[in-house]
Amino acid sequence: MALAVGMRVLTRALLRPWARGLRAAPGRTGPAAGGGDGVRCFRSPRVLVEPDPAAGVAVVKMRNPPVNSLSLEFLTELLISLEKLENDKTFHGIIITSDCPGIFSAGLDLTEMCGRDPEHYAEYWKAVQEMWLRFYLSNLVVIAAINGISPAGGCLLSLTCDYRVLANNPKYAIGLNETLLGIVAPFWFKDTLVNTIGHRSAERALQLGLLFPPAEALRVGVVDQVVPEDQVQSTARSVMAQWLDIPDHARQLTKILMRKPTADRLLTERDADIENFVRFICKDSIQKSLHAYLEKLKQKKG
Ligand SMILES: CCCCCC/C=C/CC(=O)SCCNC(=O)CCNC(=O)[C@H](O)C(C)(C)COP(=O)(O)OP(=O)(O)OC[C@H]1O[C@@H](n2cnc3c(N)ncnc32)[C@H](O)[C@@H]1OP(=O)(O)O
Repeated sequence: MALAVGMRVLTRALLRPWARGLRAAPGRTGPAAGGGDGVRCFRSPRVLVEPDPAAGVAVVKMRNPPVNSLSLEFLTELLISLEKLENDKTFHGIIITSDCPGIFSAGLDLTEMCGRDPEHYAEYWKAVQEMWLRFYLSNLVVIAAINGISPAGGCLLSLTCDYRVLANNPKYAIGLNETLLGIVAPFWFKDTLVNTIGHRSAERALQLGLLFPPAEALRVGVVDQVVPEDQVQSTARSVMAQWLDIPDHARQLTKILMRKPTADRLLTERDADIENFVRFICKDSIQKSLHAYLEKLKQKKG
């Protein structure tokens, strides 16, 4: 009993600075919308939350058609949903998945990084940082049920989770493929991948912009499990049950111990990282190649 109380005090003491750090951070998505019953059933235009209070789990479905690109509005809605669930004691875990057939997420929204002004780029990048920080450090168990292709920022979102289940479909692939677009994954993208698959595999994957099909993704460790498409959600559920069997305080503290050094680096270099992004994205050459890439995506149809 005394040990359990002691652990709770220690957990709170260790977790609080994190909460403070993030809450004080610029670009936060607004106040928590209260806890309790009111929060159990909610949706926003682009995020559908299906709560299972009895299991302590909520399924968060991304619904930003056609490709779940991570626009500023979509990121904001995702963050608000996460925060509501974190603030409701009913929930201990979330499963993040897609409501767009065949696509988990196409990654960062290219239209947010193309043809806008520097203030917009700074605001957008702050939201991307915030997404990474909040998901990477969430006190909830976060499992990705990856039911579609997941390049670049889509892969990053998956990598912030505690466990990844990928559908075994030859059309799907996952990876940080930024170099193929002529852009460079920032250090915190890189660190997240290194923490997941190790330095050598990450170096190769990042330099070559590799998008791994399911079997390869499993072999290299980008995902933890590959299962038939119709078993992705049920597998995520049963993995969640195993994770929720672990005492919450011990699991949360361990997560922070593992992830704190990586998150710390961005927290201390956040403004410089934004400046760096804005400088990079404003370059004529980068704008031209992003524009050309977007055009190519559009022409693919015609
Ligand atoms: C220090 C500087 C650091 C800079 C770091 C910047 C980091 C960036 C990370 C990123 O995430 S960049 C984005 C990377 N994403 C991609 O390369 C994916 C691009 N999309 C695709 O490959 C395909 O769309 C798809 C996901 C495989 C789906 O193919 P599908 O055939 O089903 O759909 P499309 O016809 O291609 O697309 C439909 C529609 O959606 C638009 N679109 C697709 N992806 C994006 C995107 N990431 N952002 C914005 N819009 C996107 C596409 O243009 C089509 O639009 P339309 O108007 O309907 O023609």
